[in-house]
Formats: sequence, structure tokens, C-alpha cells
Amino acid sequence: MHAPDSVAGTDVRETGTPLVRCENAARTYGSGVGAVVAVHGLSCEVPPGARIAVVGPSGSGKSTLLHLMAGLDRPTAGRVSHPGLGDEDAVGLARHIGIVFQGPSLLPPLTAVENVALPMRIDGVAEDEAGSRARAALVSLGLEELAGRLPDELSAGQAQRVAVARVLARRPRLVLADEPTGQLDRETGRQVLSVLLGTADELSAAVLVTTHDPRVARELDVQWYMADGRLIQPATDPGAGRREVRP
Ligand SMILES: Nc1ncnc2c1ncn2[C@@H]1O[C@H](COP(=O)(O)OP(=O)(O)OP(=O)(O)O)[C@@H](O)[C@H]1O
Repeated sequence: MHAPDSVAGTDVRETGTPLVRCENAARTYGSGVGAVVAVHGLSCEVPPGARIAVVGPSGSGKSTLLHLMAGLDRPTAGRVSHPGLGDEDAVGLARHIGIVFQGPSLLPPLTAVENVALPMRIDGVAEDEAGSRARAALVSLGLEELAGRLPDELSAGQAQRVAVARVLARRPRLVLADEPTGQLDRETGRQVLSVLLGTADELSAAVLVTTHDPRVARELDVQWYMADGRLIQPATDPGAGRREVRP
């Protein structure tokens, strides 16, 4: 079943220089007898505009792979590069890659609109423009009424939608979402995923979502399956990895 150094993404129609390329990338935590190989040498590419689900059980290495792709972590062997994003350093990459985390990630003392505007301010966007882009992102996610609320005045689903707005307002070229619906009920999760994918579409951003939920995975165009730190071929749907990505 395992396919060491398996290549995922090569069945996807190339639509440009890959945003992320993993070449035999591996990540081992610790050393010696206590070492945990979270990701074995795997190779994959994320083309522009791709919509990919990384599916696998808890502990299979999904988050580790996402962190490597985001530049938040470095492989202990092999290479992760971002040729389609200019192969910048971590700070440069942060301007192109938006990350949605599973849990609450809003800053408690800031209102929703301030939370959305903050990363743009850090990027150097002028206050007025950051504010108007933040408000527009909240409107597009149906959150305009909540712009002035603090995070602890929001439901979990509303807070996660604000976190999605915060990522999308920066107009990233790649969105990496780590179990973005994992802490939400099914209906709220469906709404969050829908706005995430819809807005990413408008921005022509590629999206990679990790999930253990096949229902979530089916909303994406391509499914990659992970087990024991390796990418494996789809077991139940041989065509799943071969769907074309829209240009
Ligand atoms: N900082 C760490 N130190 C040691 N081991 C770690 C660390 N982070 C992750 N691991 C281990 O690496 C393996 C992969 O973890 P990872 O979080 O990538 O899996 P996952 O598929 O995202 O799991 P989940 O769905 O539960 O989030 C697991 O065995 C985990 O225990």
C-alpha cells in the first residue's frame, strides 16, 4: 500500500509553475529511540488554482505536511520550495500564503475588523486601505454586522469565518487550511468551507485543506490520502486523484 517517495499532483493538469514543490521532504521529531518520523520522504506539487484535500487519520502527518508547505517548519531531509511564489524567505512567503488553523486564532483584545486588518497593517498596507479591505472581506463572508465585536462575543463558527476573512483579505495566492471545520458542527462547517472555497475561487488562489472527514474532502477537486506519514494512492476511488484542476 505504501508508495515511498510517491508523487502526488503529477496527474493534475499543469497550469503553471507549482506554488509549492516537495521533493523527498521528510520531517522527524526528536532523535534516537524516541524519534518520530511524522512525514517520510514525500514528493508532491501544488499547481496554481488547485483545490486539494489531504485526507488521513489522526497522526498521519497532515498538519506536519501543511506546516512544511507553509514555511512554518523545515524538512529534516529533502526539500520544500515555492517556485511559483518566487522562492522567498519565510517573511516573503507569508505575504502569499494564508493559513487557517483549526482552533480559535483571533487576538482577544481586537474587534473582528481589527483582527482582519492587522496582518495587512503588518504587511505595510496603509490604515485606510487595510480597514476598507477588512470590511469588504467581512461583508463578502456575511459578517458585516459583527465587525465591531470582540472574539469572545462571537460563536465558534463566526470566529472561524472571521479567521477565514483575515486570510482572504490579504489576497493570498495559496490558502493552507488545517482542519478548518474540525471544531464546528456539520452545518457551520459546511458554511465555512463554502465561503473559503468561494472566495479563494474569486481570488484564483489555490487551496489545500487537511481533513479526516470524507465529506469535507469531497468538496475539493483532488484528494490526496495520507497514512503513517506517507502519501498513498486513493484506496476506494481510483479516479479521485486524477481529476483535472480548473485553469
Ligand atoms: N512537536 C512534535 N513533537 C513530537 N512529535 C510530534 C510533534 N508534532 C507532531 N508529532 C507527531 O507526528 C505525527 C504526525 O502528527 P501530525 O500532527 O502531523 O498528524 P495529523 O495527521 O495532522 O493529526 P491530526 O489529524 O490529529 O491533527 C504524530 O505521530 C504526532 O504525534
